[in-house]
Amino acid sequence: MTDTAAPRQEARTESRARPGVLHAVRLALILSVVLIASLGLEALFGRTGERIATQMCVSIAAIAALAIFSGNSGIISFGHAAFMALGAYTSGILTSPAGIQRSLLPDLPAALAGWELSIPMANGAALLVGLGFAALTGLALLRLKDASATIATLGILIIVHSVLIGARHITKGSQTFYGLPRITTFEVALYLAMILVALAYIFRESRWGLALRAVRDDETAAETLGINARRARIVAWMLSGALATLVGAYYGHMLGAFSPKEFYFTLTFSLVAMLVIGGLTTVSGAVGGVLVVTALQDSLRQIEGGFTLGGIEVPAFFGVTTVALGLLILAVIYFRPEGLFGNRELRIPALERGLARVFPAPDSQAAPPKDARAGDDLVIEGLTKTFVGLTATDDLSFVIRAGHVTGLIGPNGAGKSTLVNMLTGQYAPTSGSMRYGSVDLNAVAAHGIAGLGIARTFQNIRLFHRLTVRENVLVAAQAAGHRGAAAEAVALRELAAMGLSAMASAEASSLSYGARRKVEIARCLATDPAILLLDEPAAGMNPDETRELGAQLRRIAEERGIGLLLIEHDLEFVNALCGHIIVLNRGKKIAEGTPAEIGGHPAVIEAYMGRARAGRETIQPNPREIPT
Ligand SMILES: Nc1ncnc2c1ncn2[C@@H]1O[C@H](COP(=O)(O)OP(=O)(O)OP(=O)(O)O)[C@@H](O)[C@H]1O
Repeated sequence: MTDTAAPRQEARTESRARPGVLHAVRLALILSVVLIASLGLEALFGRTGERIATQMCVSIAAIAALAIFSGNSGIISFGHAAFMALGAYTSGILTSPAGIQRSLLPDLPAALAGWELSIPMANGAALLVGLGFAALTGLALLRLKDASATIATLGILIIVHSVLIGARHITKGSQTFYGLPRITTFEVALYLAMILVALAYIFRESRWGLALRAVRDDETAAETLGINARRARIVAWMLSGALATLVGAYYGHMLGAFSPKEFYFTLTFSLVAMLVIGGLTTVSGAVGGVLVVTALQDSLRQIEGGFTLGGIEVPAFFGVTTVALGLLILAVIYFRPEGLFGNRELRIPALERGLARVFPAPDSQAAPPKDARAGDDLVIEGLTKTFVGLTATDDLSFVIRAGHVTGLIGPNGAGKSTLVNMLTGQYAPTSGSMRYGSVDLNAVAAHGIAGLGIARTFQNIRLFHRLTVRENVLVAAQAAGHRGAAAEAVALRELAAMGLSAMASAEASSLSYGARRKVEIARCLATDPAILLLDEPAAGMNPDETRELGAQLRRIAEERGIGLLLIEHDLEFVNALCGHIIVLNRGKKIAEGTPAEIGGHPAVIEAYMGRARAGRETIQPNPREIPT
């Protein structure tokens, strides 16, 4: 293939509706499901149906709050029942009538007694309490990630439960707390569910949600785009915790009376079951999980106390609901790890095709061309990295020049990737300096490097595999400060630059190896880099793909003035693109110069071919033909 492939790809660019229109329609679909299920239950089963529907709507609201954190970060939280408890007790104390409060909590501290606030005021106060508690716990908790963060959320649940039992004069300990006005009717619960689902969806599709989903898929790659992973997690935790507290307040006003056990393992287990069964990663999955689990729980509760079928008495089997839920979770994890509703939001493809005709998204041609960017040289002096027992880079000094294509070659284990990992903050150098203009890179956090104009790809491709190709690039554009339609335009422009427009809606994990490498490059370009570090970009590509990549890289370097550092084992490819080549061997720089100088350099030949052939051979003297 030659560079004529790019226009062909353009011609096949898939038509999409404007993102705002698509999101509005998808959200409307999810809300319709909530509405139909709730109204249907209420209409079909009378008062029992109304009770179940109210409970279901509160569950949907709770799960939507939980999904804001767990769905986007991938960290399952066992702590959200604790937030709900906080909401129920706070609102309960602030709204309970003075008479009831005096007999229920005679020793209540004066500061908490006698408020008798209106429900909206009390629930608003609960929301603020939840926000404060989330901020407090988030700062400590979200240094952790994955399973350790999940365990820490379990700690929060246990601590809050113990405090609720211990603080008898405020909560009545393990005894029933009563007297809350039961204002959470079916209608109130339905509104609450709809609002929370909308918020969860809006957050998921916001730049915060997208950034957090990128962190979930690959934290290291996200940081190299300029995303502060910890901050993204804390924002989601605080919003999610505060909203769970609000839902807890309404839950309290649904129950009217409760004790700490209502907010402990049983509630936690059902919330997590709903999220895992429906699917952790989407709002549709969260809502679907509630519907499935509610249907299961309510059907099984009918038989839990025993029943008679055709004259045969079936004995009571207490706990059957929990056992069935446990089995369902195991089955889902085994057969469908992404949950019953998968990784995609609810959609109707035919409807979306129609919308694409009526509200077409601006195509990539409309995206503004990228101007050439003048960068600084990247100056490396005496850079050394030692691992125990091994010096990976040894006193390296050279300059990666702005606006030029520099090659970095060397046999396996020469220290090339280690160098890039130091430049982009993944490894701290043992000694030496790296300066970009006047900035000491050693003093910049990994997520701050991209903001300076330095981007990188990875030797082992690191895409956000559950995001679409478009989202992979969009998240980078947003991390670089572009917003809304401007970010979309940048993403489309970079997809077009790498010939990927036709694949914009595909999930990244479904692409071929070569296409994935190109998405990584497009993602880097969206951060508007001045220096781009490419770690074996052609590895795994066939000769046609390699030639096409070479043409694309040459065009990008020439048109945009980006300085490229090209690490490659394909020396023909390097010779064809690079005016200057640096050679490493066993962590040391052994040569640098033009391709012709490097090709005949004895130390280079020895490093590649062994001592015996040095002096008799040259390395790949003829540059590969790469179309311009
Ligand atoms: N995190 C690490 N811990 C320990 N050793 C490491 C680490 N990263 C790299 N090394 C070692 O440092 C040396 C240089 O590795 P590096 O990956 O930088 O080489 P490379 O030139 O990129 O090799 P290749 O071309 O095979 O990718 C190797 O011996 C490698 O095993």
